[in-house]
Amino acid sequence: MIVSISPDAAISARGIVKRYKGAKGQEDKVALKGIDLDVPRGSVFGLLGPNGAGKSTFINILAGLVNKTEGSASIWGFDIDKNPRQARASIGVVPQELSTDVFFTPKEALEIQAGLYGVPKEKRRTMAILESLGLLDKADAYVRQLSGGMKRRLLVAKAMVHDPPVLILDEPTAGVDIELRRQLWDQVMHLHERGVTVILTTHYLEEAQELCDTIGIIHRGEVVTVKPKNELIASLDRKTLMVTPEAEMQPGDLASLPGAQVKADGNIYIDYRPSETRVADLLSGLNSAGISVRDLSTVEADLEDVFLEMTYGSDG
Ligand SMILES: Nc1ncnc2c1ncn2[C@@H]1O[C@H](COP(=O)(O)OP(=O)(O)OP(=O)(O)O)[C@@H](O)[C@H]1O
Repeated sequence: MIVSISPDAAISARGIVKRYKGAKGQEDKVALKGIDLDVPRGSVFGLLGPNGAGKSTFINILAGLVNKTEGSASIWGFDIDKNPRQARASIGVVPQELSTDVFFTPKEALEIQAGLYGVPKEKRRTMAILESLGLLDKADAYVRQLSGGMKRRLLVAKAMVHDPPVLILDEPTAGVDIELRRQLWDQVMHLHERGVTVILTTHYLEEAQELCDTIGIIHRGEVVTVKPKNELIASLDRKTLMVTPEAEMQPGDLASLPGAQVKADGNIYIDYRPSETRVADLLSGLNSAGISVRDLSTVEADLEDVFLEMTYGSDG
């Protein structure tokens, strides 16, 4: 275990344990079993894990909404126990649910939020924040008149009023349609370009694949891996060669090629480990089996494969 928190990280956690007290007669629930995690400054970090893995508990501890049982953590170098005010000022959290204040306008909602964070009037950037999230023309509309996507962007705006260097988005695109998802992805990348460290939890692995440069996977209250995304995918050491044969395949054609199979689309699929097998060797195997190749391509493993291997792979 790494012992001390790392002040250079955007978020650094060591040995975080969370034990929820059981209701009468029920056992305690250990939701986090000793989380060690460093989120690099400037990254877009994907925190992935199956339902109940402990993601929300971890985020809520960082946000100061849940008390940890053991361990230490810092946000932008501020220890959450020793410097709770500075730690909290360094983080913005966009919650999962659409709990917006329907009776206010976006402008009012942001002013109220800035007040809660103690941002002095002369330092507030209400209109600039609304503009950066494409909500300027809705500044004085009632929140209840906003579309679902606009409400979500307003939640991001509210999390940004105190200009935190770290922004956490909890399931930012759960239940939104493809177009809105795209819009939110654009907003995330825009924040990233401005230097904000973004941490997002998501169930959509393609979202993490598209947006995140670093991935942490939590499973049953433990961190099972943290790696740059590309390294993580490469570490699976698994690829598939897809070959379109010249002629229709006959039963027995692939007998001499272990791991090769013909799928309903008529193509041949061969799974292989790039560290052990070269594509040239697979092709010469096909050649020896008398199969002429019309076309070929290789398919890399993706985050979904990694996720399944790291989580469900260890069940049972
Ligand atoms: N207030 C609570 N009291 C008791 N147990 C809790 C409480 N909050 C969460 N848990 C339990 O702790 C574990 C982790 O929950 P948590 O919500 O952190 O997971 P998660 O990874 O965020 O899941 P999801 O993706 O479903 O939101 C779960 O088993 C959950 O039932």
